[in-house]
This record gives sequence, structure tokens and C-alpha cells, in this order.
Amino acid sequence: MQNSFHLDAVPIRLERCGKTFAGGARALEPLDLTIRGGETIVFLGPSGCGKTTTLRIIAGLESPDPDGRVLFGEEDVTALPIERRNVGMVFQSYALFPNMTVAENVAYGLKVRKIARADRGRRVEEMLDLMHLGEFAGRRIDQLSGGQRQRVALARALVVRPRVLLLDEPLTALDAKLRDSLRLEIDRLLRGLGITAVYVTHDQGEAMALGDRIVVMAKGRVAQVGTPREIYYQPADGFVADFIGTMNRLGGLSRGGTLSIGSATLPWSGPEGAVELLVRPEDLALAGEADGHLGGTVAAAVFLGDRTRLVVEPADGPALTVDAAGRSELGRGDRVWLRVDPARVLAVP
Ligand SMILES: Nc1ncnc2c1ncn2[C@@H]1O[C@H](COP(=O)(O)OP(=O)(O)OP(=O)(O)O)[C@@H](O)[C@H]1O
Repeated sequence: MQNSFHLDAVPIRLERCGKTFAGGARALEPLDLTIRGGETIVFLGPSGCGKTTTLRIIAGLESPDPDGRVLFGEEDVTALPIERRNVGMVFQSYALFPNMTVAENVAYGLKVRKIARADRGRRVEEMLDLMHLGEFAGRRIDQLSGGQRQRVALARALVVRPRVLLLDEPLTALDAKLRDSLRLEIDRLLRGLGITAVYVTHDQGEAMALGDRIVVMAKGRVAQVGTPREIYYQPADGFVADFIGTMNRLGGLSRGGTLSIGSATLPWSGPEGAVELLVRPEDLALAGEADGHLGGTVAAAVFLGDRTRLVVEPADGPALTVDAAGRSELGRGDRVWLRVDPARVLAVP
């Protein structure tokens, strides 16, 4: 990024960070996780899985159960309140001062930290530049669009040069198109600044696009930690497989070094026995009757422009989603054959 603005990237370590709320509800099972300096880590999961609680523990808005520790670099910050952790936060709800100008909002954190006026002015200007907000400096917040407000919120969080940037569903309140463009902007910003960032979302597309690594959570537990590719191609279990992208369940059997699918018996070197067999739509191919493994009828066809997404019902077993390449004329009621590459079939517990 062509800007003098630079942040030190600290690693964050969570050690046995669980959370039990008054009344005994366990929102978070004890969690151990190291977030590398400069890494963007995304907590992803359905509502109520504990992602916001984890973020709030990192921020210092919530303390972990006794025994849990939060470290920023070598410093144990477990007992420090949020104002002494030097974190920047961005929320879905913006949390800006509506009757102050953009520049005043961005300057606020510097004022609280008693930064001298001249220095303040320079840093605000630098930050507004970075967020392409220069022309809005004198506008009041209630005169801005949602996307512009969220850029102000980012500027306000970053101007104090936080050790870590925490983002809680920052794009959820915006419409789809704005969400996409601001997501790209956040991506550029995080890469450019090299800041350690923790991002909470329930949107898998956002998680895949922004995360260096994704922590998939379910019911207060970590289901899997991995890069977007690891999570997509090697899901740890059926929950992760279903939560990220589209996944097919193959009604087949793995036994004695073979995989039986439809009328075909294929060589198989994966786990056998009580496993679920899964395959991504892009790893199924349409074929002819002679070289197909599994016959079925097209139950639905959705034209997506570059491809047509088909739902194919085999004679027995679950329906399968498969993509036909552009300009395919396949439609409801057509009889098709599918080929399965056994090397692409996943077996999960
Ligand atoms: N202050 C609180 N007191 C009691 N229970 C709470 C409190 N805050 C959260 N919880 C509970 O802890 C669990 C995890 O909540 P959390 O907000 O971390 O989930 P989340 O994954 O961020 O969900 P969402 O996407 O809906 O915000 C939920 O069951 C929630 O009801």
C-alpha cells in the first residue's frame, strides 16, 4: 500500500479460553489458538456458536473463565480492560457519533489518548486518505451511505495504530453489491497494513475471501482450523463440509479397497467402514452411458450464465448437484450419466 501508515503485527495467543455465563450456560469450550502476527483469521459459524464471545475475549470486553489466558505477543493481557489493550474495533452497527463530522469521529480516539492537536490533524488526514474519505472530512455521519460509514468506522479503528483490528460482522448491514466492494477494500487494507486482524462472520464467502485461516465453530467448539483451501477440500467432518460451499453425499460403499457407486466399482484407498462419502459438484463430471458410473434424471436445472447447475436424482441414493459447462441445453427430465473420480471423493467421520 502506498502509504507511510504502518502497524506492528503482534501474534495473539488464546490459552484455554472458555466462557461460562452467569446461569451456567457454556458459550465457549476452552479454546487454544495462536493467531500469527499479520494474519487475518476469520471466525465462521452459525448464530450462537460462540464467535462473538471469542472476539470479545480478545478485545477485553469479556473475561475468559478462570484459567484462561490471552496474550498479545509476550504480554499477558488477560486482566487488562479494552482501553488498555490498544485494539481497534469495527461493528456491524458502525457505532459512530452521528452528529460529529467524519474528521471528528476519526480524531476522537486520538483526543481521548491526549495526542497533541497538530499531530492529530496529520494522522486524521493520513487515515482519511488511506480510506478514500478525504472529500467527506467535513460531512456529518448522518449524511453518509452505509458503505461510507463503515469506511469511517475502519478509519476510526485504525487511526490509533492498534495492535490488533477486530471486526464483528462489519458488512452484514450492507446490501449485496456494497458488501462485495467493501469486502475487496477491507482485503486490500488488511494485506497492505499487515495488521493482525480477527474477523467474525456467518458468511462463508466472506470467510473464504478474507481469511488467511478460518476457524469454523459449532456450538461453542472449534470444528476445524485451516486455510480456506484446507477447509474446502479437507473438511474435518460433515458439519464443516455442509457449512462451506455445496457438498454432495454419495450413496456408496467403501469396502475391501473399492468404492461401489451406482453400477461402478472403483479403486479406493481412503478410509472404510462407518464414513460418509462426499464429493463437490465440480468433482463430478457428466459422461455418456458407456463411461458413466451413475445414471439419473435431471430434477432441476438453474442457468447461471457461465454454467448450469443441475440437481440429478439417481435411481436410488441422495440427489446430486453437478455443474454442466456453459451453453449446455440440459433441463428437467433429461436422463444423464455421471462420472466420479475416486481420488476426489472425501470420507469424513
Ligand atoms: N452476556 C451473555 N449472557 C448469557 N449468555 C450469553 C451472553 N452472551 C452470549 N451468550 C450466549 O452464548 C452463546 C454464544 O454467543 P455468541 O454471541 O458468541 O454467538 P455468535 O456465534 O457470535 O452468534 P451471532 O452470530 O448470533 O452473534 C449463545 O448461546 C448466546 O446466547
